[in-house]
Amino acid sequence: MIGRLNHVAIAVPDLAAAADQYRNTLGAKVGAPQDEPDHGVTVVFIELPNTKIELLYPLGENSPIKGFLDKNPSGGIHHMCYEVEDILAARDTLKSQGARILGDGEPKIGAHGKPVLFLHPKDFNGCLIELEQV
Ligand SMILES: C[C@@H](C(=O)O)C(=O)SCCNC(=O)CCNC(=O)[C@H](O)C(C)(C)COP(=O)(O)OP(=O)(O)OC[C@H]1O[C@@H](n2cnc3c(N)ncnc32)[C@H](O)[C@@H]1OP(=O)(O)O
Ligand SMILES: [Co+2]
Repeated sequence: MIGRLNHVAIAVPDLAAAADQYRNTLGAKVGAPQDEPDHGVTVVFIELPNTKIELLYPLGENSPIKGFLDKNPSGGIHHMCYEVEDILAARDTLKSQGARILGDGEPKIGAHGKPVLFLHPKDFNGCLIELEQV
């Protein structure tokens, strides 16, 4: 069901510093900060030859990454995003196998303008999974 690794997301305490570090220290191709109010985050995408890194910083009062950053004040790997061809079929299969879909269970439009869903980290070895329809 899952295909390519679309991105690995890292929650960071200082978005500008993290973007500078990837640009200047690691020599990566770093994009501009992008506010995602529907997701409660500001993101910066880093293009690698084989995948992307998504730097995440909280946006607004009820950011879903606030608790994670409180527990990990110097930042940490927050989620993996896997591509799927049919997100509703993937959701229904996962639900029938007992996996918890986060939020209201309906896909939202993600940072790439495509539908995304999140799966509870406690159901997947402590790893929060994002699915993106490509
Ligand atoms: C723009 C878009 C895109 O790429 O297109 C994005 O990525 S938006 C990226 C941001 N959006 C999302 O993450 C949406 C989905 N996420 C959520 O709904 C939430 O973050 C939850 C995963 C439910 C966690 O929420 P919150 O931290 O408030 O809940 P909580 O404190 O009750 O946590 C429940 C347990 O999960 C753990 N936990 C929390 N976040 C975790 C993470 N990222 N990875 C692994 N474990 C995690 C906590 O430590 C806790 O474990 P213990 O009980 O053992 O201490
Ligand atoms: Co993501």
